[in-house]
Amino acid sequence: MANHNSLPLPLIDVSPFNGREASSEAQRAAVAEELARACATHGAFYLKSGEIGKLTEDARLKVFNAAQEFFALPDDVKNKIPIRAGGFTRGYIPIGGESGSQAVEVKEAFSYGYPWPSTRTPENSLQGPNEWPDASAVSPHWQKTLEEFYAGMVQVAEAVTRALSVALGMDAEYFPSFCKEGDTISLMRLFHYFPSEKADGSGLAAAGARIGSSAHTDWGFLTLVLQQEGVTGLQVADTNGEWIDVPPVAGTFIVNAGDYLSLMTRGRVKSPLHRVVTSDKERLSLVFFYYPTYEAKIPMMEKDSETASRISLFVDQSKSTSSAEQQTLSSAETIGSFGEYIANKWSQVFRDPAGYKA
Ligand SMILES: O=C(O)CCC(=O)C(=O)O
Ligand SMILES: [Fe+2]
Repeated sequence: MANHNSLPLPLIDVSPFNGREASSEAQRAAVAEELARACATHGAFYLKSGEIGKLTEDARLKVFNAAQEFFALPDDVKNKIPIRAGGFTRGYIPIGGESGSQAVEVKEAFSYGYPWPSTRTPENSLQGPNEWPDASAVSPHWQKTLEEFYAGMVQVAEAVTRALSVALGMDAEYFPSFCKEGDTISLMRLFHYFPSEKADGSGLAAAGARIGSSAHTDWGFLTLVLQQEGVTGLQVADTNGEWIDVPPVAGTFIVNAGDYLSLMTRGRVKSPLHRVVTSDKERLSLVFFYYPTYEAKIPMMEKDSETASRISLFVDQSKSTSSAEQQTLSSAETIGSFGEYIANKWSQVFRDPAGYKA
């Protein structure tokens, strides 16, 4: 077995929580214990998911190729499907089109989600049809590859929510019961970070103000990141506030918790501060934001004096620092449904119309 002692984050295999696999109580309990520790310390971990969602190495490679194919399309094809302002984010985001801060993030992205039929009326502001590029511009199975990837990632995320429920002392179906229709509002985002060299020529920002993704915490529930092999860029703030590289490891995802999960668990799960730095290599990443059902109101967990002090959400996203600011729990008590909370967050994203060439 490979020695993973040198990994910056723990490696957790959630396959015992795949509904179809026979696994013992003892196996599940051991996984839950590791997960509870990872949630409390880093709020992030490497995830091994085995056969869940049929996300084999071959399937992953196909998705990276599909992402590469999309980003290589001419600008006019990509700019035909610009992401719209507001909470519903589907389509293309050019360089400078979106930022978590005033810094220019040297990346482009494509965002899609659940295959919502155009004939069905959305039930909330986060549901609706995807915006795909012209079918004639991409290879025949391009869209299907991405749709299968989405469905597979939903299954992996479901296994994580089962494991997480047990890790927090609940029944395995506790979190899944709040996530039944979460797949209809979850988001997949394909990112293409430009190498520093290209960024230098962009004239978009001074060198010091450029970053792949500004320091931030994710707002939602669970984020699963698949990084392109051989390219490091993602960094997580360690418990002492130092940035640590989280390099890609074959056959794994990075999972990090979001603010909502941290709030609802009163900090038993940490929402880690992270960022993406650019290098001389270009980088692709596939980032899945898994959300609970729009209407879900997950009750806040009981107070636990030991863990309550650990809550640390990064409030001011415009400061590129690794020190998190405290968010008071009283603000969390007023959170309505998950959907209202997250739609409000998305609607505040800084979108620079000048980033759009269309
Ligand atoms: O590209 C990555 O590795 C992570 C991006 C990220 O943190 C985000 O989009 O929230
Ligand atoms: Fe993030």
